[in-house]
Amino acid sequence: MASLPSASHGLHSANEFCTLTFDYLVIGGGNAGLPIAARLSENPDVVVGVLEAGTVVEDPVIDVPRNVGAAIGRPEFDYCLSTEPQLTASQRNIALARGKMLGGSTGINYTVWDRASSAEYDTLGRLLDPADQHEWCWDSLLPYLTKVEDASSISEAGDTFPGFSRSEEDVFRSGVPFEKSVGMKGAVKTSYNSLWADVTQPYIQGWNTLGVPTNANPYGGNKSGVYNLRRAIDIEKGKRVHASVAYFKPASHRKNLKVLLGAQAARLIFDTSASHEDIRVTGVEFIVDGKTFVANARTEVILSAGTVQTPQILELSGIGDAKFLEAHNIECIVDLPSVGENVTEHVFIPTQYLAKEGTKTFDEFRNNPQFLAEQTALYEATGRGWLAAADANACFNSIETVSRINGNDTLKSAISALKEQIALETKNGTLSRVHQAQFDIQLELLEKKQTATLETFHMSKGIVAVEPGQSYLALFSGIQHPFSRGSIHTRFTDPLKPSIHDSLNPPILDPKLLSNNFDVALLLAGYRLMEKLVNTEPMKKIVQHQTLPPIILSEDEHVEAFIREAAQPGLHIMGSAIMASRELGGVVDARLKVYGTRNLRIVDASIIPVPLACHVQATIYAIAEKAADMIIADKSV
Ligand SMILES: Cc1cc2nc3c(=O)[nH]c(=O)nc-3n(C[C@H](O)[C@H](O)[C@H](O)COP(=O)(O)OP(=O)(O)OC[C@H]3O[C@@H](n4cnc5c(N)ncnc54)[C@H](O)[C@@H]3O)c2cc1C
Repeated sequence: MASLPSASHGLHSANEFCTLTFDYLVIGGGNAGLPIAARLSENPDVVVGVLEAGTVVEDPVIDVPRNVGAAIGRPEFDYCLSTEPQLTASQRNIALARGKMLGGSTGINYTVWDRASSAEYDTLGRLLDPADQHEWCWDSLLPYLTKVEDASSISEAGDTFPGFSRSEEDVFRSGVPFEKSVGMKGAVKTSYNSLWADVTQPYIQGWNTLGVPTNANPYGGNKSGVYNLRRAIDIEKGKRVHASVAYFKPASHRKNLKVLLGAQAARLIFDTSASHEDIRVTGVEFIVDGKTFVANARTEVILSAGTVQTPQILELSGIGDAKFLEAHNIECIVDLPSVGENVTEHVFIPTQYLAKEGTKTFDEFRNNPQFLAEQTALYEATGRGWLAAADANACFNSIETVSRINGNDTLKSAISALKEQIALETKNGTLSRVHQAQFDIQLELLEKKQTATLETFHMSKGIVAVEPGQSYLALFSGIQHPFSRGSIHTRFTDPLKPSIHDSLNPPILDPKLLSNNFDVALLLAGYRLMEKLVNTEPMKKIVQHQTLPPIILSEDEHVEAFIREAAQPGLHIMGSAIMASRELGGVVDARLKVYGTRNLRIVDASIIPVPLACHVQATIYAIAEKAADMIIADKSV
């Protein structure tokens, strides 16, 4: 059950919080906010405050690895957001989970611990002015990607597949060597599974059969291939490691770190009297139990409320598109037309198969009460067993590999059509400069042999319409560099009368999933790729027949209809306040400062300028660690 530690552990009442003047005030105690607060408060001479809308959660639903996914849709853990009707996804209002707790979405995510490829990190700075681009690249981020993690539970470099052996020729190693690419002393304990469902081995061997090699170190800069991924699990305790466990708990005794829970940050307060052309933030207005309070910040405010809520706070504060703000009677403090725009989301298409009799999957928990009882007892006694395990195999493929396996050129034709569409829209003036620049980068990545752009992972359990006593497996294929662009903007109770209580409304979430036809073409190729995988000899040994979609779809137009009906967000939503030059439409600069402000930074997934092919939590932790160093360095200048 949810519980609150005592005030002596860094947690405070609203009244007490407001008597303090903070050097740094962080909004949002999630994936980015907590690492920043923890790093800044290492200096006992500064006072750091965190405003977090959620609470501290200690609950088996969150902590037990087997329960990943179980918190989704439960309002005590999840904001339970929903998109606007997605016009190009069968008009559906699609659920979009976001963690509401100290730890943010790291508390409810699937714990997969992953990185993008070096070529992608090298594009992070590309939308900035040339002089600033070096700040954000693989070389500058790798020290932080390794700093955040503790992979010391891995027994040896090659031991990524406990429980079965593979032939050496199926394995490749490239990029930065293992020992230089993996961190052993960071805050987030990560580990490999020690138990595997019967799906893992055929899945990996199936890919090998299709000519996709096993990648022995996907963390070294080249993530193509099939592999096991680490997860943010403390293998000694058998528990999830989220941002609160990794960063807040070890720092909670510090007298200079104050966290206020249940506090909904509503808007920023500015010093409008100063003559400096860039505006200064002096505090944050927030709501607790319906009452309004103000917290004061002396040096900086760091906005880490996540991709969904960060643009809402900016807009309610008067930072955003002047026309949008004017239309809602909000005084425009800084005109930044891109606030809430450029939103991207990975999109996955699921399939499901009945497993052959005797295939052991996680459905055993559903089908076998004795197994459940034994495993529960084992877990309670030791933190080990099947409750401490979950799937973590993924395969990332480039366009070239997908085309080779599918044995056709449909993706090459789709790329040509995409290029023509971009050229036409550029000529007509209907494509913004920032989208042109983003698309240039994405096209470059698509055509790079080593850059994976389609992820296919499995779940060793049924996901829909499961029959008692039966075991299933599911496959998901997902686009990693979507060309669709959406938006997130504030929803007003009365559109002409803004109120700080509008911060309690979920924003208007319109990621415009599948609005670009190329995304659909790639998902279609992903669907065909899953068909090829299930038809390999290793997979045929465990697959009885397909149950989702319920019939074999041989016509592409039927697959496309299924995609629009069944595609799901990857829950890696990014980019609502991108890092780019102001001229191009950026919201933050290379030091993550909001343009037009002197002391407001954004540090969370909203700043990511071009979608990355990865599960994003590790990258966000790394961005936060890097941002903390920047904040400290800028203070001492
Ligand atoms: C169900 C799910 C599964 C996922 N699986 C994986 C996975 O396996 N691996 C992986 O790498 N990534 C995964 N992700 C993605 C990843 O966890 C998130 O993208 C990432 O944690 C970043 O989220 P965020 O930037 O939205 O910030 P968050 O971590 O969500 O932090 C935002 C924080 O701000 C708080 N907040 C928001 N608004 C306010 C406000 N107005 N005032 C005060 N506080 C506020 C929130 O309560 C939250 O604590 C998953 C995400 C979800 C939701």
